[in-house]
Amino acid sequence: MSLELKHVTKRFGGLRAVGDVSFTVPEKSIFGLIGPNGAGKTTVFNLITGVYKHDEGSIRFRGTDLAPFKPSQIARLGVARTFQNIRLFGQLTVLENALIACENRRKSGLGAALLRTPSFFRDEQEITSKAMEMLEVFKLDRVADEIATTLSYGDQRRLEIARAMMLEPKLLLLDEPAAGMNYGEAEGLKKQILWLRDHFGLTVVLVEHNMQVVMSVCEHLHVLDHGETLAHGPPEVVRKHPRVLAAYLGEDVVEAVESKAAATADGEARSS
Ligand SMILES: Nc1ncnc2c1ncn2[C@@H]1O[C@H](COP(=O)(O)OP(=O)(O)OP(=O)(O)O)[C@@H](O)[C@H]1O
Repeated sequence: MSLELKHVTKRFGGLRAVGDVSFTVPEKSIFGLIGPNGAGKTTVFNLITGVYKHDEGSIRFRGTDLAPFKPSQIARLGVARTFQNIRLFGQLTVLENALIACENRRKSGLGAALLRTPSFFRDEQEITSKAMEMLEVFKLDRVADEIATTLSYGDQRRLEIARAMMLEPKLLLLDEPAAGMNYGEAEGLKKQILWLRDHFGLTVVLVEHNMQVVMSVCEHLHVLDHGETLAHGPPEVVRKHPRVLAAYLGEDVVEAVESKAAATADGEARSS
């Protein structure tokens, strides 16, 4: 199992932002964490990555309890993430943004950098070619020398994923990667997520409001509402779950749809 949350609770003062949430994410799967605004999805990401500490329960990554670790240590264990609000270095180029992600992975030290030794240049070459390879995956290699903030919103989101991938994670947490993307961009993103999983044997947890993306790439879904678990299971089951429909569409809409469906069925039964 890649990730395991057991009875996780997080309170902010009187608000129970995450309440008794348990789920497991199998290795090399694509797992969707969904729910309406304020459901607690980003808080779960912040708990997994150590930004917040949970009040109750446990979070394990590949069997290791993450509670004692700081965010940087959790990243080094193999958990990378992107953020809901894009966090690129606005004054740096696309390539520099990708490179900066793995600055602490250089084998040669500061001395080598200052003296410009052969080992520094070897390192530099290796990391740059890895960054270019990752930019190619996201079709960003052609804009490698452009300032990151001049890219379209969709490209900036893809650059964030490329940057997270530079850490060579085992588990990738994507927070609303399709936000602001048009239909074509979201279709492209679906293929890229699947490719990353297959090519790198990656496990992906996706927080996403775009149901076109969620329903077609995720193998398992966990639905939160007001911090509580609402439903869990494969997309084809979860999408029909009455409590999920109610949370997304509102009780009134679901009741109206159900009574219309019942009336139609009744009418059909009478006429036959
Ligand atoms: N640092 C914090 N301090 C206080 N309350 C917080 C904090 N972070 C989140 N919350 C509250 O916790 C609840 C869950 O927020 P969270 O951002 O996890 O929801 P979400 O499901 O990611 O929502 P969205 O889809 O809108 O991003 C919300 O009521 C939010 O206001």
